[in-house]
Amino acid sequence: MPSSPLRPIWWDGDAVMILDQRLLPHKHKVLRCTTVDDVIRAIKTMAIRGAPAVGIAGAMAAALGARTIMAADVRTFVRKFSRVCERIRSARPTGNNLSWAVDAMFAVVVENPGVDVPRLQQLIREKSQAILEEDVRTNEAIGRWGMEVVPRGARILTYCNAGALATGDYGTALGVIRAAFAADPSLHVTCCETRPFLQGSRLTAYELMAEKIPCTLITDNAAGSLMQQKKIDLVIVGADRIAANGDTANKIGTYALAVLAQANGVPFYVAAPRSTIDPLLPNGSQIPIEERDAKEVTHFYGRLVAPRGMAAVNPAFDVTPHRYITGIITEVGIIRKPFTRGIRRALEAPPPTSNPV
Ligand SMILES: CSC[C@@H](O)[C@@H](O)C(=O)COP(=O)(O)O
Repeated sequence: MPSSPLRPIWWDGDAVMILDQRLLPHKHKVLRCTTVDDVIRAIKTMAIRGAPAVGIAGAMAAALGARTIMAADVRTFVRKFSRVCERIRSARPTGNNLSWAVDAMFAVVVENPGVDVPRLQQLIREKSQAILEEDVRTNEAIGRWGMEVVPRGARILTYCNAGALATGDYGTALGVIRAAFAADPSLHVTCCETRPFLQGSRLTAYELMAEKIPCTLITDNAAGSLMQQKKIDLVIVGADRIAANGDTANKIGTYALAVLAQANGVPFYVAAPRSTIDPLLPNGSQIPIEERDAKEVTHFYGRLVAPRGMAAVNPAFDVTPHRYITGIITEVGIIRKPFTRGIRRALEAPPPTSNPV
């Protein structure tokens, strides 16, 4: 399994190690988390971010919590573990992967009746590592499938950060770009800075430069003009939650990009693992949208830039209606329209082998 210097999270003994993404690219600091609350804080403050990485962090937090539960019997352990899981689930609301991972962690106790508490704690810990490793294999499969939508010499636009840092490693949208670049070094990536948290200029630009992938940074406002000038061949973004009809929540600003892409005849792809799909939501209208601190808008690196007392709203995500999406690149293939049927089939498909056919 690849292990890039930019992997965001790993176990070190009984501690969860988290690369603090708030400080990147200029400072590498690793947080040593030994309690559930340490990890929840890292998720809420976006020391770790990106839907799949948040899911992995949630799984590891569950394992940390399980280890410290004091319980005389399995029943008590399960009751306490359930409470730990619910606390972790609510750390960030929009990404589906966190709920998916917490469910997978709780399933360990459901699927192992008659097993004593120490063994359950061990199985829970092993499950968290398995979720991390599976995520990397999943992203590599997304990369292999995604290569087929990237023409030779493509000029790709991406948004926010859907790279190694946003996942266990390798990335989803950036996984496709990594795979395509390995086959065709002539491609070029434009990344948008992604106001207000700057995941594009701080993280995506950093990952692309580390991989020596030709890239250029633009302000978010410049994307439409580049498309209008025929300087972009396709857009690839990640996702936080995909409804059963293909409506996709992703970083605020994604919707605007998708509309611009359609207006300019540019294909618009979403790259995401199946754990991002929420089949219980018929469409995107009920996807919970995280509202973050207004200070992220009024301040820049802690310095007030708007007039003092200025009101601001800061929705962290938006929902792109499925009609603007050309295809959804998953680990089991590319889902095309009609998405409802394709998504159902993808969810039923067996996990990928290492060489998709
Ligand atoms: C593979 S990451 C997919 C998404 O989580 C990503 O595009 C995104 O919107 C991240 O938002 P963030 O607020 O940085 O967690």
